[in-house]
Amino acid sequence: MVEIQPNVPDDLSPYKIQSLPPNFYYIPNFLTPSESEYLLQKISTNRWTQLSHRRLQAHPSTLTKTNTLLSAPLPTYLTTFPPITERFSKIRIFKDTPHKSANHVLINEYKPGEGIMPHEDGGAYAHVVATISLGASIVLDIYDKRGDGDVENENEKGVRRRILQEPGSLLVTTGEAYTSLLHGIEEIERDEGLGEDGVVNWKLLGDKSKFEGGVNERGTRVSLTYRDVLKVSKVGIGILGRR
Ligand SMILES: O=C(O)CCC(=O)C(=O)O
Ligand SMILES: [Fe+2]
Repeated sequence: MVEIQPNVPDDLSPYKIQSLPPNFYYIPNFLTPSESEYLLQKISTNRWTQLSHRRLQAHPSTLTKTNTLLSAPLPTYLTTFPPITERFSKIRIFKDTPHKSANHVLINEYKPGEGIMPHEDGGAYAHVVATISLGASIVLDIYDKRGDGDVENENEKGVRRRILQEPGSLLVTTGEAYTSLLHGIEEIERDEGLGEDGVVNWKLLGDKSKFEGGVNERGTRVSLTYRDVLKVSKVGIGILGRR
């Protein structure tokens, strides 16, 4: 059997999502199916924090009230096996952030019908987010940020654009895409109307044939969002180390 190779490009420019003005990149098959399986299995053995519409893990830990990360290494399955840090270095996505690499990973799990309200990721992080999707495909909605930023009100959310994320894919959000847009996931059991017109990264998908009839039946989707937290306290290691 031919071993499937991951897709780790030298140059990100062919993966830029063209029909979105600011900077998003979508890379299908960034992880192979067996790497994805392995990661899902490792993640499944950790403790989750149950939220009302999804569940969550924060690695190496949750940020403090002042948005500070207590310095600690990330678990190796999130960095070296599979070699995710090395692949991020190759595509150079964190080259301009303060710590030159990701130091924090949030893992979200969404079952069919679950999602996340439109929001922005805010000031705790450098303006680069690398999102690995696992398990199942899902649509991420992107909205323009409007005047008062009242995202509770549907009408204030502005124009919606849709990014379809396949398992094993990487979505990179940088610069203006990070600062001027909101993102969210609808709490529905099926994404519909998928196609060239409705999905901004349609041309970049790894396997369009999965979305026959423009439909994606949601399954359990896990996302890993890698970020560089700006404020890091070395104290964390000291206290834990002395225990
Ligand atoms: O699951 C996703 O792709 C989005 C997660 C997210 O927006 C967040 O954790 O801030
Ligand atoms: Fe977010």
